[in-house]
Amino acid sequence: MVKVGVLGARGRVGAELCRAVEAADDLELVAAVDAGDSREPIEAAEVAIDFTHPDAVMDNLRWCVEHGVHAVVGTTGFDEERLATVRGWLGERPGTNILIAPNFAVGAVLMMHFAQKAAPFFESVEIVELHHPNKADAPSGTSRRTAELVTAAREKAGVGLSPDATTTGLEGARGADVDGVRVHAVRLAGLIAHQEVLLGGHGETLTIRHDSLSRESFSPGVLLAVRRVGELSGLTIGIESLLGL
Ligand SMILES: NC(=O)C1=CN([C@@H]2O[C@H](COP(=O)(O)OP(=O)(O)OC[C@H]3O[C@@H](n4cnc5c(N)ncnc54)[C@H](OP(=O)(O)O)[C@@H]3O)[C@@H](O)[C@H]2O)C=CC1
Ligand SMILES: O=C(O)C1=N[C@H](C(=O)O)C[C@H](O)C1
Repeated sequence: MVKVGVLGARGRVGAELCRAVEAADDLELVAAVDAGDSREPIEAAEVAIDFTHPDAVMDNLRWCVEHGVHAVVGTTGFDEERLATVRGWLGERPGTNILIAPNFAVGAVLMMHFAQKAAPFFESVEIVELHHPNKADAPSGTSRRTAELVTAAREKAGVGLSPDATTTGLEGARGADVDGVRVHAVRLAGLIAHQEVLLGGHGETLTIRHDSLSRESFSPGVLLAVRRVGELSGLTIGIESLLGL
């Protein structure tokens, strides 16, 4: 049995993950902690899951590393500077591992993978991400990661930026520039988490779309990471390697 603690346990995703851990035969939920609670119960865990808030996650991770607890992290808000800080902490504590993934839904991971593969074959690429209106960050972590992957694949293949003749327009009309890719964020009641990668070429378009229709979609990827994080080394980004991608 792997002993698991959840940080953000009363949140939308955290509550779902507590149910998933409790339902798994090989996992034991030993701590369920939310804002304002002591982190002490997490000391009993081998692996902590963090689905909290971009403002809270770094403090939680430093605490996990100090206490030798592996962490599986879905919380967004990681840039290169934050990742370097986490690597630094882990370097001082060999044997403790952290896996951070912008999206744990298997379909979303495949969407990013397919977008990366397709991106060099098309002149234009833009991303539309659509989420519930209670989301704190925009654009989403998934869209930022997708833009990074798409740009890296296009640069490697020698493909330039998407054409765009816009010279006048309202601020925001063309979305955010993430690594040279335009990302448009929709916030709409009724939605959960959705993304379209739009690719355009000569007389054709390709749309790669993923929909999380329920927060259950994140559980299999998170549980896979919980089971495997102990055998990884230091910081791992994404679950692609665990899925054999
Ligand atoms: N990687 C992935 O696959 C996914 C990532 N996410 C990301 O996960 C994060 C959480 O999403 P979601 O569940 O919708 O958000 P919620 O706001 O519903 O849940 C977050 C919970 O964490 C609590 N919290 C805040 N600070 C702390 C802290 N220091 N310690 C413990 N708990 C704390 C919040 O309490 P309070 O409300 O009182 O502040 C809240 O209950 C977001 O960054 C989101 O983008 C979401 C879905 C999938
Ligand atoms: O806040 C959410 O809900 C989600 N956050 C992650 C992100 O920002 O990409 C993952 C998923 O899109 C759901």
